[in-house]
Amino acid sequence: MASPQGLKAPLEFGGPLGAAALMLLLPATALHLLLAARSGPARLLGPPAHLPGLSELWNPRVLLLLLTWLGLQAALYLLPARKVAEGLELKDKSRLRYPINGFQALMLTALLVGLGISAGLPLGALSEVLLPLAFVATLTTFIFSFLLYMKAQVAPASGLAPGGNSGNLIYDFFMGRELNPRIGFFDFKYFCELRPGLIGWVLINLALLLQETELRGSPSLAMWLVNGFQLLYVGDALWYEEAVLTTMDITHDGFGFMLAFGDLVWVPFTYSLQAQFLLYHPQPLGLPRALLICFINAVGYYIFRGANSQKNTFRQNPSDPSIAGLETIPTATGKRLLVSGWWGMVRHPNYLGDLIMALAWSLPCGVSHLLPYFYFFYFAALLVHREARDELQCLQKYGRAWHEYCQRVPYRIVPYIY
Ligand SMILES: NC(=O)C1=CN([C@@H]2O[C@H](COP(=O)(O)OP(=O)(O)OC[C@H]3O[C@@H](n4cnc5c(N)ncnc54)[C@H](OP(=O)(O)O)[C@@H]3O)[C@@H](O)[C@H]2O)C=CC1
Ligand SMILES: CC(C)=CCC[C@@H](C)[C@H]1CC=C2C3=C(CC[C@@]21C)[C@@]1(C)CC[C@H](O)C(C)(C)[C@@H]1CC3
Repeated sequence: MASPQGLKAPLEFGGPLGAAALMLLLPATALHLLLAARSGPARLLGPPAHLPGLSELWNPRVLLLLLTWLGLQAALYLLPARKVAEGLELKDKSRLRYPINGFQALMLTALLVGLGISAGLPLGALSEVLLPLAFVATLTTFIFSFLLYMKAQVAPASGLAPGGNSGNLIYDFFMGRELNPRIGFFDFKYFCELRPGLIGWVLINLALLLQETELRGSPSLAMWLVNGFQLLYVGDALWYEEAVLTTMDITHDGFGFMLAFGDLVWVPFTYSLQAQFLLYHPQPLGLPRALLICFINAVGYYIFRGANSQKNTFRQNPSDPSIAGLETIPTATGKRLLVSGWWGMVRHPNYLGDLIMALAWSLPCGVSHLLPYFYFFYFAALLVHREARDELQCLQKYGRAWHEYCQRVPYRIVPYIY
C-alpha cells in the first residue's frame, strides 16, 4: 500500500505521461547512440544510417554473457568486506548496513580479466556485441523493474520511497516504489548503482582500446586519455563508495525503472560513447593538446573530489580538523550548512567539477563531430534538473536557513553564470 505521505508527493518528470515517454525514449536513445558511433557519418541528430533487425539485437549467448557478469559482480559483493557502513536514519529510525568492498570488486575483476586476457580471452570482441548486449540489458531491466514493483507490494509502508507511490502503475514502475529493496544483506539499489554498470563501463572502454590495438597496431593517445580519465572516475566512485550512501538516489529515490535502467544500461553503454566513437573515427591528438586536456580533467577532478569530500567529512564528523575553519549556518533540524569553502563558492560545486571532467572526456575526440559531446550536454541537463530537485528538497528540509544560504551563495553551479 502507498504511504499517505507518498500519495501527496508532487509528480516529477511530467507525471505518468512523461514517465511513459522516457521509458521509450531512453532505450531508443541508447540504441541510437550505439548505432551512430559505429556509422560513417556519426550523426548525433537525424536518423541512424541503418535500422537493425531483431537478429542483430537478440542473441541468447549475449544474454548468458550479461547474466554471468551480473552473477560475478553479485558474488564479489557478497565477499567479506573491509568495512560495513551504516546508511542514514530511515523513517522507522533504523539504519541499514552496507558492505564497503566496491574497490575490492574492481581490483578482483581487473585480476580476473587480466588472467583471462593472458589465457587468450578475446576481450576486444566485446566491442562487436555492444548492440545486442545493450538490447538484452534493456529487456533484463524491464523484467527486473517489474519484479521490484511486485516486491514493493509486500514492503512495509515505512520502506516505501516518498516519490514513487502515487497509485499510478506506470509512474510508480518508472520512479520505483521501494526505497531500499533488499533480500537479506543484498541491497539491489546499492549494488546496481556502483557495481555492474560502473565496472562494466570501464570494461567496455578497455575492450574498445584492445580492439583499436588489434585494428591499428596500438591504441591512440585519444583512446588512452578517455580510458584513463573514466577509469579514474570509476575508481574514485568505488574508493569513496561510502559517500554514495548520502546521495539523493540512495536516501530519497525509489528503485524502479529509472535508476535500474540508468545503472545497468545507460551508464555502461552511453558513458562509453567517446571510446566507441574513437574506435570507428580515429582522431589525431598532439601532445600539447593532450596535456591541456589532462589539465582540464585534473581541475575538474580537484573541484569534484574537494567538494564531495568536504561535505562528506562535514556530515560525518563536523569537528574534523580539516574543516574546522569553515563558516556554517544553523538550521532548525540541528544540522548545519557550510557557507564557506567549496560550498561557499556555488551551491553545487561538486556538479561544477563533474561537468568540467565531462568536457575533458569529450575533447580528445576533436571537434569534427557533435556525437562525442553528447555526454556533456546530457549531463549538463541532468545536473540542472537534479539541482532543482535537490533545492526543493533542501527548502522543505531547512526552510528559512536554506533561504539564507541562497542569499549568501547566490549561484547554483557555475559562479557568476548560473
Ligand atoms: N556521472 C553521473 O552520471 C552523475 C554524477 N553525479 C555526481 O554525484 C555526486 C553526488 O550528487 P548528488 O547526490 O546529486 O548531491 P550532493 O552530493 O550535491 O548532495 C546534495 C545534498 O548535500 C547537502 N548539502 C547541500 N548544500 C550543503 C551545504 N552548503 N552544506 C552541507 N550540506 C549541504 C544536502 O543534504 P543534507 O543537508 O541532508 O546532508 C543536499 O541534499 C556529485 O558529485 C554529482 O556530480 C550525480 C548524478 C549523476
Ligand atoms: C537518463 C537516466 C536513465 C537517468 C538516470 C540517472 C543515472 C544514470 C544517474 C543518477 C545518479 C547517478 C550517479 C552515478 C552514476 C549515474 C547515476 C546512476 C555515480 C555512481 C557516478 C560516479 C560518481 O562518483 C557517484 C558515485 C557520485 C555517482 C552517484 C550518482
